[in-house]
Formats: sequence, C-alpha cells, structure tokens
Amino acid sequence: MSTKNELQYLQMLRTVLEEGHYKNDRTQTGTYSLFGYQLRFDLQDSFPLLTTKKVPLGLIKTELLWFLRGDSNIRYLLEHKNHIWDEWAFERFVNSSDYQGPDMQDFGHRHLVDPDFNQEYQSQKKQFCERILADVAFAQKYGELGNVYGKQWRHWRRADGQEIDQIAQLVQQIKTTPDSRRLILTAWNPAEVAQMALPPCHTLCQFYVREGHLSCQLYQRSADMFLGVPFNIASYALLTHLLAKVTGLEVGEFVHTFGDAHIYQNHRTQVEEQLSRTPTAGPQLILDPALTSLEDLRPQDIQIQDYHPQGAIKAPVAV
Ligand SMILES: Nc1nc(=O)c2c([nH]1)NC[C@@H]1CN(c3ccc(C(=O)N[C@@H](CCC(=O)O)C(=O)O)cc3)CN21
Ligand SMILES: O=c1ccn([C@H]2C[C@H](O)[C@@H](COP(=O)(O)O)O2)c(=O)[nH]1
Repeated sequence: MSTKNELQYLQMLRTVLEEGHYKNDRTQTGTYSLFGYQLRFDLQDSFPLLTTKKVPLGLIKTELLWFLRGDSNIRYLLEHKNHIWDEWAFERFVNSSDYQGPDMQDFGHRHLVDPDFNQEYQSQKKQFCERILADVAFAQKYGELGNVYGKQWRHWRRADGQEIDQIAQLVQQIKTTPDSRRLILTAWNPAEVAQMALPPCHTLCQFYVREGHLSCQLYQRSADMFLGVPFNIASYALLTHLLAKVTGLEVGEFVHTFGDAHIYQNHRTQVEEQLSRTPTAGPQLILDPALTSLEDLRPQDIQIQDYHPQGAIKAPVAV
C-alpha cells in the first residue's frame, strides 16, 4: 500500500479509538464505535495490503476464491489451511443434537477467560475440522454456513427456482455497458439472512467505469477495524483487479464506505501497538498474464511482490 493509502486506514483506526462511543454488541465483548466513515484507495498506486502488521494474503486469496466458486461450505477453506470461518460452523455443530462432547455453550467468551476450558475447546474444534475434511456427509451437514456470500454471488435463488449468477452478469455488463449505473453485486438477501451463520458484513458493492478504469465502492454495514477490515480492503481490491483483468480494463479506485465501524475493547493494546508503527511502501499485485476468466482461478494465479510488513499482531476474534 502506498504510505498515503495506509495512513488513511491508520487515521481511521485512531479516530475510532479516540472518538468512538463505548457500545455493547451481539458478542458481548464491547466496542468503541462510530457510525459512517469513508476511505478511498488509489489502486494504481500499490496493492492495499497493510505494512504496519503482517496481513496473510494467502487467507484473503482463498476466501475470495471460495466466494467466487459459489461455495459456502468451510471444507474448501480447510483444504487450503484457511481457518478464519471455523468458529461459525463449529457454533452450529455444538448447538445441534449431533454434538455429544463436553459443554461448549458460549465458547466465544469462555475460551478467553478460562484456560482449562480453552484447552478443551481447542481440542474439540480441531476434531471438528478434521472430521469436516475426512467425512463428506458430515461436511455437507456442518461445514455449511448457510447461504452466505458465495451462494448469493453465484446462485441467488429466484422465486421461480431459477438462479442468478451475479458475477457472470457483472462481467458481461462491465464489458457491454460500462457506463451503466447498475453495476451492483449484493450479498444481502433479506429472505435468507436469518438462515446464515453470520449475515453479510460486506453487504453490497457497486462498480464504475470511466476512461478505461474500473472502480469499486463497498458498503460495509459492520466493520471489525482491527481484524476484519484489513482483510476486507485487500479482498475487494483484489476482486477489482480480477474483474478489471477479465474485462480488459485498468484499475481505478476502491472506495470503502462504513456503517458501524468498531474496535473491540479487547483489541485496544494491539491497536495502540499498530498505531506506534510507521508504514512503508506497499507491495505490487501480479496476476497471471494468461488469466482471461474468473472460472477455475487458482491461488497461484495471484502473487504479490515486494511485501515487507512489520510483524503480525495477534488478537482474539469475537464470535
Ligand atoms: N468479530 C469478527 N470479526 C471479523 O473480522 C469476522 C468475523 N467476526 N466473522 C466472520 C469473518 C471471519 N473473518 C476473520 C476471522 C479471523 C481473522 C484473523 O484472526 N486474522 C488474523 C490471522 C489469522 C491466521 O493467521 O490464521 C490476523 O492477524 O489478521 C480475520 C478475519 C472476518 N470476519
Ligand atoms: O468480512 C467481515 C466479516 C465480519 N466482520 C465483523 C464485523 C463484526 O465485528 C462481526 C459481525 O457481527 P455482527 O453482529 O453481525 O455485525 O464481524 C468484518 O469486519 N468483516
């Protein structure tokens, strides 16, 4: 990320920390929160991956590829050693009658405060992930997060039973009617939100073409500033690059619009540590020149060059 792009994120992080209102939340963790904010990233500059902490691009790639496959089962993620969605699938399993192990009620909170429980929890979650990989029928039942992003992007169900492939339509529209003001991709399906393990946080985005450059604006209804947002920025920047590549355009800007932007109360020290660091020049994204379609995209088709981040900063994820 150019230091200019990254400084905007850091400035927002500081503003939410200093001016955010204390607010309880669904996870009972407690947050500092602000409502309504906007960042603009120049994608011509460098790829917006933070340098003030190490952000694992591999996980971002496999998550985006998972969306683009139309998949909403964590099995694909586990096959790629990506564990960022484990807790939400595990939660469904431990709340089902098929779960016979030790009590996992309220694990999201308890594993943080009770070391003995944490050990049991880690072991149960590990067994769960192993079973998802080993047992197809089990994976079909408990790896599924409900109709989250991938399903809505590629298999939006119409009332008549037919499906809408929003990604294929978007690629077609960008190619044929680039001036359109209707280049929308939405994951927020009111009819299905209740069945999802987690209602989509990056709810809707719009694309915009001007003078051969493709821009993207995302509306994120709920934003975990420390853990989720660095992923979300890189993921939508990558999606914009991929769409530009297959439609023969250059990249323009990524505009990130926020609803509830929050820092979890238990991320405070980590945020202060990050804010004490100075950003450096960001990396470049290299896409396989032979790439012409978003189908059969592989992780190795996407590479970054010159990424020299400072050390990772660990923080617990609120479930
Ligand atoms: N509270 C919360 N915040 C989120 O950002 C979030 C959710 N929930 N639920 C669904 C997804 C899952 N996402 C996640 C989950 C975990 C990490 C995380 O722990 N990232 C670590 C690296 C993890 C690793 O290396 O395995 C990081 O340092 O960025 C990031 C995004 C984003 N989303
Ligand atoms: O891509 C994502 C996914 C999730 N988040 C964060 C935002 C919130 O902290 C939680 C979701 O909780 P809700 O109660 O459903 O808002 O996950 C994110 O930042 N980015």
